[in-house]
Amino acid sequence: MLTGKVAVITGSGQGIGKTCAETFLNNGAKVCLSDVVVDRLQATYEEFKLQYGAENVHQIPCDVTDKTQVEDLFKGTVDTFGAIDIVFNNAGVGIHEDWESVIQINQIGVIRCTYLALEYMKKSSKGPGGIIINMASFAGLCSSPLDPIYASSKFGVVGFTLSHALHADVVDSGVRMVALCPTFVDTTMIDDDNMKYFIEKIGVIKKEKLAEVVLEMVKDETNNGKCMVVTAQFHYYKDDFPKVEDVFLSTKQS
Ligand SMILES: NC(=O)C1=CN([C@@H]2O[C@H](COP(=O)(O)OP(=O)(O)OC[C@H]3O[C@@H](n4cnc5c(N)ncnc54)[C@H](O)[C@@H]3O)[C@@H](O)[C@H]2O)C=CC1
Ligand SMILES: CCCCCC(=O)CC\C=C/C=C/C=C/[C@@H](O)[C@@H](O)CCCC(=O)O
Repeated sequence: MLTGKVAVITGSGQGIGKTCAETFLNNGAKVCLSDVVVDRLQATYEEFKLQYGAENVHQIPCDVTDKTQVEDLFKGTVDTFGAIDIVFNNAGVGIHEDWESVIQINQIGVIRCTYLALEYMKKSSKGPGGIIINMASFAGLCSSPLDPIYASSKFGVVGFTLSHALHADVVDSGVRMVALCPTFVDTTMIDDDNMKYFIEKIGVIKKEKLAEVVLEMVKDETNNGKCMVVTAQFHYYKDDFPKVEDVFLSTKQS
């Protein structure tokens, strides 16, 4: 159970973010919903307020590319619920004609939200500690012909999260940093003819199943710096990334 915990989820007006919000609420957390599309956010807020009670759900519109709005999101959540224990940096876009905005939203947005959330969560600032989950994708781990900019933004999220987890600002902060890399999930993001070939080969993850994995990540207190891969059949922490120690210079001659 997540009783007493407070979660913020970016891009939670629909899709994976909305389903994860519902799973957190079902497990006793209080949730601050957030999205750049205000009417979508409002509709989800009204739905959850009826179901879970106004004392458990809050909404703050936020475009993750706007520093002031992100600051207002985290400050507003603390003002409402008293603290932040869980941040799911989920907001993102798929294939998009404006490639620079894909990097701005998917990669820079995640970095910005992580830095600002940490200020409210780290124990040295009297925060409770907790977990920041950064949404990447399986397309952030493999070479994929789907869309090089999308893939690049997601590789960036994996690299940032796994590296930041080891940074001095994080290791003693009480906050875990974890990356999430699902294959295709049943949202409107995958309504694209170019993806059909891959979807037939790889399958599709149900949002509810992915949300259960996210819940498992929140409950695991030993996962700082890990990268969760989720497929239609299984999920696991990927542990075969090269480590810097692998290339430490040895005194032995080869
Ligand atoms: N659906 C899939 O197959 C997969 C999705 N992902 C990632 O999961 C995340 C969620 O995607 P879905 O739920 O599938 O898509 P979705 O399109 O249903 O939901 C994304 C949400 O993010 C919001 N958003 C977009 N730009 C934003 C911004 N600048 N600021 C705040 N919110 C913004 C949208 O309004 C939307 O409500 C994305 O980061 C996506 O890249 C990762 C792997 C697979
Ligand atoms: C571009 C927008 C995509 C949005 C949704 C995702 O993030 C889903 C990405 C998931 C998986 C991508 C996998 C790509 C794999 C291919 O490069 C290839 O490795 C698969 C080969 C399959 C085969 O031929 O057997």
